Amino acid sequence: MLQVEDALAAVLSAAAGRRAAASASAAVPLLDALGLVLAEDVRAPDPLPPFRASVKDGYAVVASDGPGEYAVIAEARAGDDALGVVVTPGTVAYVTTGGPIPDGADAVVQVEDTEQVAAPPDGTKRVRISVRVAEGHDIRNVGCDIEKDLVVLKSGEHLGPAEIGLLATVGVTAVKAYRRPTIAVFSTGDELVQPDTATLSRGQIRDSNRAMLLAAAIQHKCKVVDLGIAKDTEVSLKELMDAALRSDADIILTSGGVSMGDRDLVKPCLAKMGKIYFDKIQMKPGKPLTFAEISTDDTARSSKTALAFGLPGNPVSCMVCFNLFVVPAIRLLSGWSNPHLQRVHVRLSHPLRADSHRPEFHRAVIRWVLDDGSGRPGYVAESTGQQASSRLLSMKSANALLEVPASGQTLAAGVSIQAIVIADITSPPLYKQPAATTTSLLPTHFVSSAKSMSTDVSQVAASQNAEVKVAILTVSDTVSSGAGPDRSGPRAVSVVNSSSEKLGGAVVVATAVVPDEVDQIKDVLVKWSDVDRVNLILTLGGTGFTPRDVTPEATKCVIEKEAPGLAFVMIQESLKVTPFAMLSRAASGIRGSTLVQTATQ
Ligand SMILES: Nc1nc2c(c(=O)[nH]1)N[C@H]1C(S)=C(S)[C@@H](COP(=O)(O)OP(=O)(O)OC[C@H]3O[C@@H](n4cnc5c(N)ncnc54)[C@H](O)[C@@H]3O)O[C@H]1N2
Ligand code: MOO
Repeated sequence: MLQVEDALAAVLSAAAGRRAAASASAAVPLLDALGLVLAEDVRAPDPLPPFRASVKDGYAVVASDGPGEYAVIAEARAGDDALGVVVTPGTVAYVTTGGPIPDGADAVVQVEDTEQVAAPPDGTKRVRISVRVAEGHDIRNVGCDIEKDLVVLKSGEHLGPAEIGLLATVGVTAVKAYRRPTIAVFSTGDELVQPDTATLSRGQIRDSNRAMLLAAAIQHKCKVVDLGIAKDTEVSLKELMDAALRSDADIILTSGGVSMGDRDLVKPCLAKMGKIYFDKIQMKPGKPLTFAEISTDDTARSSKTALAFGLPGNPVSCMVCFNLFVVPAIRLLSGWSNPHLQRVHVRLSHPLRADSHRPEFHRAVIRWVLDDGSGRPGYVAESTGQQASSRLLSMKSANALLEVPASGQTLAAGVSIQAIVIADITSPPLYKQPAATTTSLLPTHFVSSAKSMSTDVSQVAASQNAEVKVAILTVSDTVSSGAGPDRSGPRAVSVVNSSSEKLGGAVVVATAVVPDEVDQIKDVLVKWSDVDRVNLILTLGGTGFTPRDVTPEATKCVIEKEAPGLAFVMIQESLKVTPFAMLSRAASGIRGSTLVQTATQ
């Protein structure tokens, strides 16, 4: 009997041979390309920005002029080319964010650093510039975001929303992309009746596999063709196989009729129509999976071939085989360079008995926890219960197949094994709500002076059950000296609170304020990480470019040397960057590996 890896290799090699046929010759309209894989390189025909553009709303100046009062000679707004305007020493031009910098100007001073001057009787506008800026300040030079002729997307890249945005940026409204395969599905079996059959006669069961396989194919964004139910006769099977080939399907899925019964006629049918690569695999469930490549014998039609999977009739075996063999084939035909399913290490939350003969793909729900039993964060797996291959309930909610080698032994709880991911594990169904409500934590946590800089460990302890422990550090000389209020910290807390559920039950367990000093920042970060076992720290402030902006240096040092398991996100003081997006990314980083995120405005 074939091993699973060898069977998968045979499927992938047959699929690779048919891949060229799946790459589209016609270009796909921009939005239809979402989720597809690009089949060509895409270059930028022009630079971005195409002109020198302002980073801020402010005044285009001659940097060497410095502070003083100046005549405003023009207004260059985004979308306005400011053609013909020349800023000479002693004059300035009003500019808006993204607007073109007039000739002659070599820097921008933001409006916050200026003051309107009362208009003189002649009606000319004047402004007082209060700071000196360096040449090039707040100007995006031509091509600084995208150089002309840069390959912005390579053939083989997956097209998500950002990639679609890039295509639009470079003026591409139709792209060559791999098309998704078409999948024809039919069930086989004299015992099968339509799902809408209200009363079952003796020996009848409702056809579940066809609806399940069609749904699975649709979930993988394939076009589907529903061919109904074939009787257990050679004629009926051949008729539907032909119909599948006529439908131009790339993949044909049948279920049932591949085992040892005298009416199991799918294999002989496939053998007559093409080449069978394998018809038995050393695995549980799914042993009788049959895989072939078949062609039409209709001489009136140009030769049409398809990959054919004779999936086992038992619903669980059918679905497990779909995941393990059909999904990688779909991916390969869709242009993916790595079609394999993702694997993660999980710890068993209870003992599990391994089969003596066949490696088993045990259905389970896996979820990320802060302590997987080893004292460290990781995935834990919980079986979906009785694993009979007829019991579709064992597939319900399963997001992973545990790879249990054949040993006949019982694996103890806590043992680490591999799990194949078959559904979304970023928001698994077993997430608990945070144990403590964060609002009650806030007043005692907020401190506004360096002297009282502290974290409230008792509150941390009270929140031990929270899924994601968040701590928020405001880095600011002003706030820590008491010279100004902390506006960012409370905002960050409310963002975490309001997004808690989406962030997997995030709870703010500590806050602190420190001055812009490397050692003080490090001390808090190390304590939060090592003593309080916080998962995510948001640092607010100190990420600019002055010598006092030391937050990146301090956090980098801590992550690399002192708390390598910690996930960080740094957000600038005003929190203007979309804080929720940043938090979600950080939170997903917690569930995977260390994540270092910095954000600039
Ligand atoms: N003598 C042997 N018998 C069996 C062997 C074997 O090695 N020797 N293998 C067993 C294994 S393992 C499996 S898996 C099944 C697979 O059998 P088939 O693929 O031939 O499927 P059927 O016999 O047609 O049906 C099996 C089971 O599943 C039900 N079924 C079938 N189609 C559907 C459908 N569309 N919706 C819902 N349920 C369906 C069917 O009624 C049967 O109960 O063979 C073992 N036997
Ligand atoms: O291999 Mo079967 O698929 O045990 O049910």
